[in-house]
Amino acid sequence: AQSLPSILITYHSESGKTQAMAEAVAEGVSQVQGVSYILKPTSEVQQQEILNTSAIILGSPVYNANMAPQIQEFINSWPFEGRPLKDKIGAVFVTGGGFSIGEEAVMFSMIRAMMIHGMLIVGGDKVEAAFGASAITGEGEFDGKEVQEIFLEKARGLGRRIGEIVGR
Ligand SMILES: Cc1cc2nc3c(=O)[nH]c(=O)nc-3n(C[C@H](O)[C@H](O)[C@H](O)COP(=O)(O)O)c2cc1C
Repeated sequence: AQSLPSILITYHSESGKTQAMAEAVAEGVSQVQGVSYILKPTSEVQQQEILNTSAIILGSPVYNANMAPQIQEFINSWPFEGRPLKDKIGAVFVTGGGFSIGEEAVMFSMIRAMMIHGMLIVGGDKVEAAFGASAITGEGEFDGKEVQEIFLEKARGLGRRIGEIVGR
């Protein structure tokens, strides 16, 4: 419904891993009563959706220890004049191929950019998702598989927490 506070869950994904995390974030939000969400890739987001939302939960794959260029471009497109995003909630999720080869760096680069816009940053519900939700998708036992439940649960927890905060 239009009148409910809304959360924008948006992401870039080439091979579906970051999208799977985004869907789990949405599942978490949907566990909370009285909030709505929009789930879509950054390429489909309208400026009005950015202005109307109470929170942005932004997801990127790790590319050479940086966010995907599509995510950087998306952030660069946010309205800045008058700082209309100030005091909106910001949260992040990432997927990376391997352990400790860029995930946290990418989380913090997205968080830094959100802070330029004056957003209030919120992490996940467990210490294992302190900076947001992340998934390893290409190393060791995680290689060649769907995004594993341990990571999807971090994403659900992030969505649930943002939902609860926005609902207050
Ligand atoms: C060009 C490129 C660079 C990448 N660089 C890294 C990297 O530096 N560190 C890392 O952990 N994973 C890296 N990866 C792996 C992706 O982050 C990983 O496969 C991710 O889950 C893909 O997400 P997607 O399925 O949503 O596209 C890279 C992948 C590509 C295509």
